[in-house]
Amino acid sequence: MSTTATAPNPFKIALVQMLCGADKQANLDNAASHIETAADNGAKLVILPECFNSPYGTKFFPEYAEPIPGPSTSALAAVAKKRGIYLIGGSIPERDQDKLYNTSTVFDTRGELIAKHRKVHLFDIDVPGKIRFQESETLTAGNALTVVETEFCKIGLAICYDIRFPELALLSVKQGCKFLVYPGAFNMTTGPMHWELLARARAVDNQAFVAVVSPARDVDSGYVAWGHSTVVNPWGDIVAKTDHTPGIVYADIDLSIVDAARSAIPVQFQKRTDMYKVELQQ
Ligand SMILES: NC(=O)CCC(=O)C(=O)O
Repeated sequence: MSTTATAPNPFKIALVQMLCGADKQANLDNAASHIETAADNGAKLVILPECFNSPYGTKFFPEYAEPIPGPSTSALAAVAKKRGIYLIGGSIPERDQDKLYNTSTVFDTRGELIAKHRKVHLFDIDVPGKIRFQESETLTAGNALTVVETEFCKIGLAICYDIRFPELALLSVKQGCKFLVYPGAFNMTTGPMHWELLARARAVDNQAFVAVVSPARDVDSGYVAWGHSTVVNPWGDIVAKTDHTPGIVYADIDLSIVDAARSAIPVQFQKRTDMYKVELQQ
């Protein structure tokens, strides 16, 4: 569906910060119930966190992985259709032949799958004495930029660690995105340092709305998520935010703010492309 001049603006979004535990069916039921609540409260676009149907950990990915379409994404399609909303299904471990990916799916108001993003930058880090995590132990990286056409605007979709790569966001914005969405699961080391900083940085350097959506914190799990799901406007202001507990964060996305920021500080048109360039190699 292409963006039209009569698209509803502003539109309400909901970030579902839910607990993502070991019981896959309980995760699916919990997600559906939060999505229903968000729709009851007027959300037109609902976003789930990274790895919403499984614990986040490389040893869990092979066990929880599913093909797409599969049981988890069918459940998402059904609730999107039932409530007539757009749904960004956080991410799930996806199985495609002999490979596993960290994959986000997007459904439109009819429950049709309209986009799929496979995490492009795998979360491989080692902060001595704090956290070592190597997604590449079990996952394969995706190779595509994901721009989602909705009736509201184009949305640039990426997953968690992808937010650290400004080039990816820049390329989405070059393709017309006004809103950048990152289902993510930062941790207790990098979360306090960089979660909000990166969300605000991507918002300011692209003059776009940014939403970062985390699982709720479970201190008994092997990977403790930071939480703090947040929405930032194109000026870099935080317009909605929560703490680490389960809940839903709502925000109104007013696209005229994107246009105002871009017109007031026109960096998009002031790039020195004679000196430097960021280009998609596909
Ligand atoms: N799930 C992730 O990609 C985590 C990314 C993260 O914590 C970071 O610091 O980056």
